[in-house]
Amino acid sequence: MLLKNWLLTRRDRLLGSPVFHQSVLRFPLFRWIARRRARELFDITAGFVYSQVLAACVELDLFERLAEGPRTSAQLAAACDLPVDGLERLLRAAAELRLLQRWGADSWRLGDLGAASRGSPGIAAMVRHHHLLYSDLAEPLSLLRDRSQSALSQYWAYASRPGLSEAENAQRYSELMAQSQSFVADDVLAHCSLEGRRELLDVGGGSGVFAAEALRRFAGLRARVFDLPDVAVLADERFAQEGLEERGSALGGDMFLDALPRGADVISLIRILHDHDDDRVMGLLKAARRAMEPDGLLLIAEPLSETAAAPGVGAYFHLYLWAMGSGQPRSLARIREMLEAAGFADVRERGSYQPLLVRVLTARPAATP
Ligand SMILES: C[S@@+](CC[C@H](N)C(=O)[O-])C[C@H]1O[C@@H](n2cnc3c(N)ncnc32)[C@H](O)[C@@H]1O
Repeated sequence: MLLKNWLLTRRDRLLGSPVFHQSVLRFPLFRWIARRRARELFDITAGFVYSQVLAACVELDLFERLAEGPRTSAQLAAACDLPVDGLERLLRAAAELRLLQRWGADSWRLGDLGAASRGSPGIAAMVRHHHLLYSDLAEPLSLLRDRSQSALSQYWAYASRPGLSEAENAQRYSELMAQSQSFVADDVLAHCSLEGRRELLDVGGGSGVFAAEALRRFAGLRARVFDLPDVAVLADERFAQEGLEERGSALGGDMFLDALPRGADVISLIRILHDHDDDRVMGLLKAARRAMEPDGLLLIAEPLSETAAAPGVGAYFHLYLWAMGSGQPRSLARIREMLEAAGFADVRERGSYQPLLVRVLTARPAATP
């Protein structure tokens, strides 16, 4: 530790020295490293601007407008009700970020990132939702001092105060989650097969996208969604619409106050734990352990912090969840520690296709809880 501290202190002094920076640029290898580091620092500095370029493109529906083919600046300006010179500034910025691409002298088409964003409708929904986070982050120190009035916490208030939940709020926010839930469901089930399992209990399962996908893939499975009453209604509606009501049902309740129903041999917590503080998470894990059959499997999927699989994701969720008013992203080591304290063993990281969205973890009940 002492040696490491000495080395890191030397490194920090060198990196902080303008003379050092000037001299390394003379050597090709060091120049490459220095340029890469400068680039990374620039991206962090400019990140807020990049986000707003994307937000403006989404607000103007530019990716949808260009999906049919190239359009001129004047056509786009008329369609977006913006002056040509103002819109052109956005188009050029978006082209620098590969969201758009210049086409000929005066036309524009989708860039590869703009085209890819159309394949993930959850992105546009999250970008629209982000204006709340950005307004909170306009004054980061104020937010860190006092988050009680943050725009995001007002938005999510109903989720932490189930007594105040409104059907309209439930629907609005469940739609937002459902946008990305099908990608998550696919990823989770590709990394953790439920073959041979009897019954899934999806705690905080929202409008039932994950449970419905599991039912479609595993014909012998039954599934129950446990969520706030207004949300559980939406899951029941989905099962009925998709002809899955024979095997799928939903139960309204409060996962922090009510006992979880017994009988399932898989209990899933998909994007749940990181929304809540440690005491609630410990209570929920213990409740899952009590409800779990001896041959059961606990399935967790959520974004992890401190993971080489997705550097930077933890930074995003630390700030987002702080502004939201509860929760934090956790490292694999921390989740393992909490699972073991709640009576689980054999904690495994199963990976995922999209570590930016989730990592898939499983655990089994310990022999003696
Ligand atoms: C972040 S969303 C995750 C939804 C879904 N699992 C997914 O991955 O899209 C959190 C879910 O937990 C539910 N929830 C929040 N507080 C709850 C509570 N006290 N009891 C039951 N469900 C709750 C919300 O209604 C919501 O569906």
